[in-house]
Amino acid sequence: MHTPARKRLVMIGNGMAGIRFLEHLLKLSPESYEITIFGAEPHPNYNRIMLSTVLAGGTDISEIVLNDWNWYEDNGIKLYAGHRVQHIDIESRRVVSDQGVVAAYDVLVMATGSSPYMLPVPGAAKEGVIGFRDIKDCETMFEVSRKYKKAAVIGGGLLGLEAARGLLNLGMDVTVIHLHGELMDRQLDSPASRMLKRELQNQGMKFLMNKQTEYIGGRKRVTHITFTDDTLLETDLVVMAVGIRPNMELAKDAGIPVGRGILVNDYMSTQVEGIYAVGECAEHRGISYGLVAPLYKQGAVLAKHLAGVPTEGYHGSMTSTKLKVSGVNVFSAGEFKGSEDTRSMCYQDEVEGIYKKIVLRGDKLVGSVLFGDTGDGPMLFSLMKSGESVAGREKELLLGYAPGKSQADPVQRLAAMPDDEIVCGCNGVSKAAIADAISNKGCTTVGAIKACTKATGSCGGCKPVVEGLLTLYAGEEASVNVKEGICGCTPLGRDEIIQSMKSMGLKSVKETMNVLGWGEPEGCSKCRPALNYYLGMLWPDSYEDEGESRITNERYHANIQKDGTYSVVPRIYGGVTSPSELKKIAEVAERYEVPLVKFTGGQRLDLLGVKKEDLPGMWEDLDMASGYAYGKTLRTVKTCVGNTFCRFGTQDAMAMGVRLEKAYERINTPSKFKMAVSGCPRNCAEATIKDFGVVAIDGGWELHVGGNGGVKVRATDLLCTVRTEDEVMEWSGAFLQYYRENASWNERTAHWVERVGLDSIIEALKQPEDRQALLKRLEIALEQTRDPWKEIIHDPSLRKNFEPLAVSGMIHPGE
Ligand SMILES: Cc1cc2nc3c(=O)[nH]c(=O)nc-3n(C[C@H](O)[C@H](O)[C@H](O)COP(=O)(O)OP(=O)(O)OC[C@H]3O[C@@H](n4cnc5c(N)ncnc54)[C@H](O)[C@@H]3O)c2cc1C
Ligand SMILES: NC(=O)c1ccc[n+]([C@@H]2O[C@H](COP(=O)([O-])OP(=O)(O)OC[C@H]3O[C@@H](n4cnc5c(N)ncnc54)[C@H](O)[C@@H]3O)[C@@H](O)[C@H]2O)c1
Ligand code: SF4
Ligand code: FES
Repeated sequence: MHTPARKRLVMIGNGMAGIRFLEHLLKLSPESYEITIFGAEPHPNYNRIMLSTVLAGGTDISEIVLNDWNWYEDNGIKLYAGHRVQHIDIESRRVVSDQGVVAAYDVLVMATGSSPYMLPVPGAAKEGVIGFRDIKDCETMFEVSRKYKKAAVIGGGLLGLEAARGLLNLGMDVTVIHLHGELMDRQLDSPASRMLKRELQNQGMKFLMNKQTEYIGGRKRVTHITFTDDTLLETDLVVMAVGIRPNMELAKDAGIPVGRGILVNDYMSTQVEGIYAVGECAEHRGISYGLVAPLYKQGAVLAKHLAGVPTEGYHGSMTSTKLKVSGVNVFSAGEFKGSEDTRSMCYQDEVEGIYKKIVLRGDKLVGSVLFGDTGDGPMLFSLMKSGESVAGREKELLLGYAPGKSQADPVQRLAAMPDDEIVCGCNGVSKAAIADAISNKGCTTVGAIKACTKATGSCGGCKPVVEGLLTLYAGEEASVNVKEGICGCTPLGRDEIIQSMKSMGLKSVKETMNVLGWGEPEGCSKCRPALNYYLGMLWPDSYEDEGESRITNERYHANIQKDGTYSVVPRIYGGVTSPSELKKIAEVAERYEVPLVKFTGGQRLDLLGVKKEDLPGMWEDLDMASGYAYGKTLRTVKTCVGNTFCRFGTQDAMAMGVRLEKAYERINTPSKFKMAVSGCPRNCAEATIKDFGVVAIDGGWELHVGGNGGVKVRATDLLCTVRTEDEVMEWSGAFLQYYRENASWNERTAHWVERVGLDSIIEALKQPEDRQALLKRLEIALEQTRDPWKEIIHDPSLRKNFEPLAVSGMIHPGE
């Protein structure tokens, strides 16, 4: 029930600005509010900025999550992911989601961000015409690039060029269509824009300048674009990147005053009492910002205001931008174009590809554009913000600190940088704060500095400067030799940690963190589950698994869905079932009013939409083993019918699959592990895209490893060929244990096999005695496994965790 002492805070929007605001609030006043969030996207908060890097192949979607599901739970936040708020009733102080959830609030925070502006030209609704804003757009581009060749990006701004670079990396033929004669006309002057275009053309990007889109052609799907000058471009994909519009309709419909965005004062308060707005959706003093640095400042101010901490309020921000296209360094800030009352100085070297411009008003620096060498960007930007006089230093500012020193000596430049200069614009981190993290807090890697200060955690544009500061303060040796740790809490890598666990006999997550000097005493969502896994792998017969170090799905032994319900997948060995088993599943599905029953890709039955509190009852009624559809363990062994029924079959694929699944179910693995068995080389069970695939041949079996059918499809490598089913068991078990002992936590076999090389794996497994030793260790680990569903059913204290959470302020229709 709602405690009267705690106010109910409802936030609409689960994005970067909103969650940063909450992080501040939770630090300042963790007990004051009961927090509920509605997020239209079915994801926890992720780094939207990094979508450009994901698209360009520089990182993975799973790597850009900023606050994972556990973060919400650990902070007692009720998150409705996949819920779009449709209505705000400012009289009764309630919001209603598109799925009918009603939440009452005392304080409402609008953090709804923006949407891409889609040009209102005929054909814009056709298939293949998208914006670039979220994970879904990224996934669409991945998918399209697999089927089609030609892409057009409309808009030659920051977003358009980053999208175009990503699509080039995906192998597409990319044309950028721009309305004006100069790219990034909102950020660059003519010379910088020209140099940028030349560089991008060298990278393979094509351009159509001074083109106005008139019509997007094609029947159902886009096939071409026509322009107002009667020219035409054939294309299979159109990405619109012509600016953004704040999401403010919801506020407007509720009667909250809006302009270009939701109108707010210096405390981020709208004109309706108790309702605030933060981030791109807000309009402050006539400006809606589209970069995170100002939005994070707004969040900090709002948090202070709501925590009752004195604040001077938010007074607006000067912004700087940096294009995130590898090999192209572009920086721009302030009044870079200049005007009648400004003077400018330029340095242009088209041979080396360097252009620098500073703009002065009186004795103050008011703008700058840098191309090629952007190392001085943060320093120039901080001078602009401070508004101090730069009289007599103009040439030095243009050409770099310490005249006479080589331009290419970045460490010298960093040494001369003032202490209060902001290095990480996104997170407002100064040179002094980074120096302190390195010199006094023991940070010896960029990851550790990120964990300590948040610098480099958003766009990553400041990483070169942070690396330079690391060299400056920790020494050439240190910064060159130190490897990245498993996460920002430690500079230690996986192998060093495991080595220390072994040599020092470390037996718990807490002890490991204490002894190895973790930066964050509680660890984070990356290191805690990793340590938990490594300890379990090393000490299988004595280590007590730490449930709280596991991710939500593994804590509840069910897969959480986007609406907060769970899915139940009972174990069906080898995908082979019986009428009585099917009847039982059907009865349970009816009894618990399961909204959806579906076959999974791994030939199992998935009961979707189950309430958390119904899970133990369902497991009890099913009386089947957990199918572990949620865990880092053996998921499923998919089989074809094999020679039992199929006329092509050479071996009994079903029996082989059932034997494998019964042998290895429940074993913890670094990442999920999928298997399949096909009864002949026709390979109907798709064994060659599994972690371990078994394909029957005449007189034996081929054993394949390291396959993956996900975003990056990878076909398996052939490990070996064997004759008997017993040999299949011997090799599969040895491979499984070798993977358990040698891969990093969360590393799929596809990545691991590529990283360590198939030859090294064959070398480790080829001697029978080595395989036997591995099998013995696997056996010990397997002996400790227990079915989690059964454990929970029979233990009232565990069962208690599944009782419904009383969330005050949450009123479901009909209640
Ligand atoms: C590809 C890309 C690259 C970028 N690169 C940079 C960069 O390098 N540097 C930089 O500073 N900025 C960059 N940005 C901009 C930056 O990501 C945004 O400024 C920032 O994410 C805005 O934060 P926000 O919380 O206001 O909005 P968002 O992060 O968009 O979050 C708003 C959330 O609210 C949800 N929502 C909206 N309406 C509702 C509703 N009615 N109910 C429930 N939920 C709702 C949305 O689905 C969304 O998840 C980039 C943006 C993109 C798309
Ligand atoms: N590196 C970064 O900082 C970064 C990266 C990506 C996105 N973002 C942010 O995301 C938001 C969206 O970026 P954006 O690039 O879409 O916005 P933008 O407004 O910066 O650029 C849009 C560009 O499209 C052009 N344009 C407008 N109408 C056109 C038309 N009909 N045909 C062709 N071109 C047309 C404009 O001239 C402009 O250059 C911005 O707030 C931006 O700051 C920032
Ligand atoms: S893989 Fe071979 S044995 Fe199995 S179903 Fe296909 S054709 Fe039949
Ligand atoms: S400047 Fe963007 S993360 Fe530091």
